[in-house]
Amino acid sequence: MTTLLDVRNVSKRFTMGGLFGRKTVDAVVDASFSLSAENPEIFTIIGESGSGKTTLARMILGLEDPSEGEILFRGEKVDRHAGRAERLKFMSHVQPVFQNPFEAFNPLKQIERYLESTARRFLDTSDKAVIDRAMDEALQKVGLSLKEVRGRFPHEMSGGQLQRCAIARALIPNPPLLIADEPVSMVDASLRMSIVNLLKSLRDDLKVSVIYITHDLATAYYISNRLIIMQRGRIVEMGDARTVLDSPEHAYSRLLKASVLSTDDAGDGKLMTDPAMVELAGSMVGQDGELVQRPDGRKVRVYA
Ligand SMILES: Nc1ncnc2c1ncn2[C@@H]1O[C@H](COP(=O)(O)OP(=O)(O)OP(=O)(O)O)[C@@H](O)[C@H]1O
Repeated sequence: MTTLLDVRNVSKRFTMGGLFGRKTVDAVVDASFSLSAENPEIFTIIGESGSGKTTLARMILGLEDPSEGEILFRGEKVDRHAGRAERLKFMSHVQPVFQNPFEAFNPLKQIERYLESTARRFLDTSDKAVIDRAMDEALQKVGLSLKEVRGRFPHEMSGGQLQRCAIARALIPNPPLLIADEPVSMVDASLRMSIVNLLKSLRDDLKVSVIYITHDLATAYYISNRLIIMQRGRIVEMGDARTVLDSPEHAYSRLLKASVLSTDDAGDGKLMTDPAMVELAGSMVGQDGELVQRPDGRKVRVYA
């Protein structure tokens, strides 16, 4: 197997405050996983708010240095301090898609200006015909066209369409890997599935791997090949998405699943979870334990 991305024992500790009252947060603790270059997949990172998903993504994108461990992309260390040319080359391979498409675009700028500057930068050309072709090709990949987008401002599009434009922008350099951080959470519920299906078709038709970050178990179940579940910085379970979500083993994974299911029953919209389950999952926070491989290939964190 040729490895596309190799995350090796990566941790991130943030230190805040001055000399007195110094506080540290272990945002990510000893995370390891790898993606194959030959088998594009949707690899999902699931966890509640503050579990370390975005920090892990930012380290993969080279926007944040790990405190420990290293991240290799096609065998080369991801380095935030690399020179401009090297950084540009890396970014042409690994592209982000952010949560809020309305924040990603300046409301006063036509959408095509963004696509244009990305094309100019990555294709290293100012030939208008080449740039137009690259923009149109990328837009076609997300079900739009340059003709539809030309001259339009962000507010003239729906959140779903704008997120498509953001994905098109990310596709301009033909990256083998997209990092999509909660790409549907700000999109209207009725349009969410079309974006989720788009990610699926990028994998199946264009062979793009996607790291999909979410706290939504339903879409994770629907599109992921593999997933990791994170609790306060630690991976507590990792494996085939359906195996893990059909029968989660770690107490926290079970709690996540129960929380989702119980919203259907609760009627008043409150999460109804077993207090004993909440206590058990909570008691594991901050404990190291060990990720142990099970016969079915999944890894589950166990505690002494
Ligand atoms: N720059 C920073 N400085 C200090 N602490 C940080 C910083 N970035 C993240 N953290 C802390 O690290 C922990 C993990 O945050 P992170 O944003 O990675 O979680 P998340 O799972 O992505 O959450 P969300 O779903 O809310 O985006 C949190 O406790 C957060 O407060």
